[in-house]
Amino acid sequence: MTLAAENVTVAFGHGRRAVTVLDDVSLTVPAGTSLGLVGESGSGKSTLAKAMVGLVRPRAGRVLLDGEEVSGLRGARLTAVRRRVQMVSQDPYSSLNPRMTVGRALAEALDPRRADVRAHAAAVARGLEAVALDADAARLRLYEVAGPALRSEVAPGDGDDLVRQVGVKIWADGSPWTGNLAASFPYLDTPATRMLGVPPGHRDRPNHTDAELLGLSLAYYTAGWQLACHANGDQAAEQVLAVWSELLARHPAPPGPPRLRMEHVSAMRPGQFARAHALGITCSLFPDHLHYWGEVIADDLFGPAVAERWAPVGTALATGMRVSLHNDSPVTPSIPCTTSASPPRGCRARAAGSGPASASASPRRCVPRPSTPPGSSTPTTSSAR
Ligand SMILES: Nc1ncnc2c1ncn2[C@@H]1O[C@H](COP(=O)(O)OP(=O)(O)OP(=O)(O)O)[C@@H](O)[C@H]1O
Repeated sequence: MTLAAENVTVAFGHGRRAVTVLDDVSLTVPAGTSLGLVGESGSGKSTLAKAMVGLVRPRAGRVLLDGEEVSGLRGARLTAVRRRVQMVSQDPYSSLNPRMTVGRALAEALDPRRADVRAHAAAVARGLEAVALDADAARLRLYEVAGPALRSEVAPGDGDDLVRQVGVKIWADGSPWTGNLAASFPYLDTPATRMLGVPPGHRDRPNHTDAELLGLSLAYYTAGWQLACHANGDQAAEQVLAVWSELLARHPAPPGPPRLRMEHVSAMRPGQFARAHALGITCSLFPDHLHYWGEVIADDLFGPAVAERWAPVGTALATGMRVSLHNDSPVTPSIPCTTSASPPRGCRARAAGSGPASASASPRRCVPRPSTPPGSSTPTTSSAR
């Protein structure tokens, strides 16, 4: 496949305000070759690439694919060309859809119309191996693939009274709904887990090795950021507790507000909450998980014994820890847990034996009503995202 630009001219704007960005540019990229284009910032490199993939229409000149003019094509013929010629933007964060998993992004490259991860599993695994990544990386969402070298332009605390950047979020595991819960207990074998593609008896493992998680945590914690770590399953929680214990041994927490928070902790065990509290780690729970999907957790994914202990706010509070409750708007309504004037809605629904998840209600998860004696912990609300 040979791609060529022939006397391409691109201008933006009209009349006296028109600016010619490319003026009579020609180049050819023969099959199997790479071409480097060097020029100062703003000289038109990206504009030429956009013209060659049909995102910008040249005022003059032609773009040729295997000798056939493709500039000016529309409809099905343009779609056919787009399946053969694509552009990778220089900013990886705008090149990749952050909501896709790594596997889906690669499957989309193989088949842009139908990014079917399972159909392309072998090719996706080969692609990952080619860049020294484990095939398991396919199940991660792109925002979960962070490294210690990732740098932010902003300093901790930058912002204004409305929005301030204070923390960095790390994902130790994923979601129960996608087979990514890193837990000591297995998924059930049900129509739902089969539909998810989760094999019988599946137990997922944390996203990072201990060393990777420590490297990530050290990089941002020592730069002054708060850290929030998503840990849904008890195995993920175990890893975070061990790694952050090491982090705090190396860098004891200075006086002031806590800077380490574990998020979700849906299947965290009582002893783990106690260890978190002893380390000064706070927890943010998502009671609406249970309120909306308690039956799915009990019947479809993990069984009633796990559901009975899911999102154990009461267990967390019993350690003396100050917890926060969050929602995942817009997945659930943006005011999930109301205020200290009444117990969180999800918790109250479970306590009262009402609501869709009432079958798995447990008083142990319930938050004390505001009438509890002074000095006992009350929850605060926050948004985790
Ligand atoms: N849609 C647009 N409307 C008006 N001007 C534009 C548009 N897109 C690009 N330009 C201008 O065209 C010029 C070339 O931009 P382009 O992004 O192609 O440069 P570049 O060589 O890729 O730069 P860099 O190396 O910084 O990425 C710049 O002056 C830019 O401001």
